[in-house]
Amino acid sequence: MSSPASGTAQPVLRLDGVVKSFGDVTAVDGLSLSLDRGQVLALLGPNGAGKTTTVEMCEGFTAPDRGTVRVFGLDPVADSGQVRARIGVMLQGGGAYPGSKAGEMLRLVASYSADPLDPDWLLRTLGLTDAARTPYRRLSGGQQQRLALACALVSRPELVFLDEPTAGLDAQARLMVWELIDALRRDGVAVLLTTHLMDEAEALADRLVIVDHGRIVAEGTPSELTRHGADGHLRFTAPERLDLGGLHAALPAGYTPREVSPGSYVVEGTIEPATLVAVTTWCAEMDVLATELQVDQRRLEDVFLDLTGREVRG
Ligand SMILES: Nc1ncnc2c1ncn2[C@@H]1O[C@H](COP(=O)(O)OP(=O)(O)OP(=O)(O)O)[C@@H](O)[C@H]1O
Repeated sequence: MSSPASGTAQPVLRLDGVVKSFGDVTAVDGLSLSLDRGQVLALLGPNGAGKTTTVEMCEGFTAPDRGTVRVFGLDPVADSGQVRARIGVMLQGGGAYPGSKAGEMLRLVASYSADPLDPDWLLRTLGLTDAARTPYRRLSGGQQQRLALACALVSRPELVFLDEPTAGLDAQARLMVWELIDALRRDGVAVLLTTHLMDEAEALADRLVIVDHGRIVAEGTPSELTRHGADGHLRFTAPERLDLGGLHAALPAGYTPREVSPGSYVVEGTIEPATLVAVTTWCAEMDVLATELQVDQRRLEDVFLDLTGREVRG
């Protein structure tokens, strides 16, 4: 794939104070974000958080009530023709003629583009070569999903919207899609990804935006989000009833070592390499062999659930 040139340093996508309501429901409530070339941004949020509404405004399917949406500096509703020629949209099962064959469908979509990718290459890359002659309705769910991705990418878009791109895929197909998204990033394509899979967001995204009730509740790189304000745990096993006073003194302020059950110790706080050194140095000084030393890091899933609650949404 060749690098599409945006020609300017302006963000590929920019939302400023965007509000969208449906009757009494405020689906998007003052959302601002931007996305640059070669960046993958994951939009995360519980059901009903406003992700789809946000993406639909970016794609120009619906206009915001307030605020602005700009794609390549253009209004995606007023300038929809120009915007749509440069974006790729992955539709969930939509837009397909059930009787047409996978390869034909992809070639048809490619024919709308002045400089499409080679459809056969794309079918091969997504493991669909054997399915090229299969009618759409006979494709498996995972094959339909990969074909939707191929259709979104065949016109060499500069900005791609991927809605749960690996939902329902097996492990091999998922990896294939992840590799393709990584290749898009390297080619300078901007990707807005919505997903409910935290490991996918962590693996693929340069930046994460967590939305809830139409508002951003957290944003940053995966490591910023999992580190920020996160209390980690360093656990180890050692002889019972050690006097922890010396360890407490050796650790920076704010770290409290505790014996949580006989012989089972935990140090709470942000666990850094220096924390490990302090613990193992103290153990050496005490002539104590710490075993089963383990650092628990906060996972993105924990951060997400802490921010958006654990109750199931309608
Ligand atoms: N066309 C519509 N008419 C009425 N209400 C709508 C419409 N579209 C969305 N909503 C409401 O707006 C809110 C946000 O919905 P949206 O589909 O954007 O959430 P989401 O984060 O994409 O959810 P999910 O993860 O379930 O796809 C929800 O309360 C939803 O019911």
